[in-house]
Amino acid sequence: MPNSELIRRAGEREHYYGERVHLVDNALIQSAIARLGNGDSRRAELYRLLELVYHSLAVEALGNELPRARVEVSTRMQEFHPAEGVFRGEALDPSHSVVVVDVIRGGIVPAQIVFEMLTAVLPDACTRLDHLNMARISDDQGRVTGVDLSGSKVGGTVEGATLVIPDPMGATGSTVVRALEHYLEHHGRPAKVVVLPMIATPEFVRRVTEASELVHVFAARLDRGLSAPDVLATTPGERWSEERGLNDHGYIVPGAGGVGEILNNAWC
Ligand SMILES: O=P(O)(O)OC[C@H]1O[C@H](OP(=O)(O)OP(=O)(O)O)[C@H](O)[C@@H]1O
Ligand SMILES: O=c1cc[nH]c(=O)[nH]1
Repeated sequence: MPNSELIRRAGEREHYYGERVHLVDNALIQSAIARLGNGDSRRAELYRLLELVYHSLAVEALGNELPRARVEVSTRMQEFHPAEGVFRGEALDPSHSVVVVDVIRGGIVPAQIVFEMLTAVLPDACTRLDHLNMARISDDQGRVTGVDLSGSKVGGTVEGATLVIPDPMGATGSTVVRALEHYLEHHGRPAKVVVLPMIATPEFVRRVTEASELVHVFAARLDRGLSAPDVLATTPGERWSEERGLNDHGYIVPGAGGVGEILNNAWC
């Protein structure tokens, strides 16, 4: 039996992973991720595809998860209609702080895209970009054993803010969980944490949602390609403990390969 209700939302895939998980269901985004993961694409094309994916994911996730406020903003028409030429409606709360986390290195491009989007619509004082110098540590067999964070640059507290983590590959979840622990231990308690993987495994979804009730996940694609055929045929999360998206080296299958390595052409 699934351990949660069936979650059904417009524009999202149905699943049993719980209320704080969103699986974006959009054919254009799926085409972009499929191209991005295909070995024939040139690197210049990958950047454009990543931009496309993260613009869409951020619009969906942040438009839903960031606090709203009633705003009144003058338009050019106010000159002719002093009372009516003003936009009055709901928009993002311009007083709420949002901190975007750049998880070096796979997360560099996604974080910059999301940060620029937020700075376009929110006051400068409310947005910040932190850089977490994170690298997974592997053992002699190439198995992931931990994450190193030395040399990170965090610009202050995240108390009461929304923390946004646009790391593209949600594999084991070690990176995001370690990032979250780092903030909670040293930089305050955010109001909410919005995690934006381009591709996430069921193992990742479990690890990050269990790490904290503050976490909300918006994944552009769910990969569980190493699951048995009868498990693959079920709705995501229905047989969660039997779903497999990770190989023995902590890589996502089908996945997209080592995205950090490919984007930087640095094989380390
Ligand atoms: O969910 P996890 O298992 O923690 O893994 C995913 C991490 O790997 C990728 O990064 P990148 O290739 O830049 O870094 P790496 O050297 O740590 O693999 C990705 O962007 C994540 O940060
Ligand atoms: O499959 C994976 C796992 C970690 N990092 C990646 O880029 N890909």
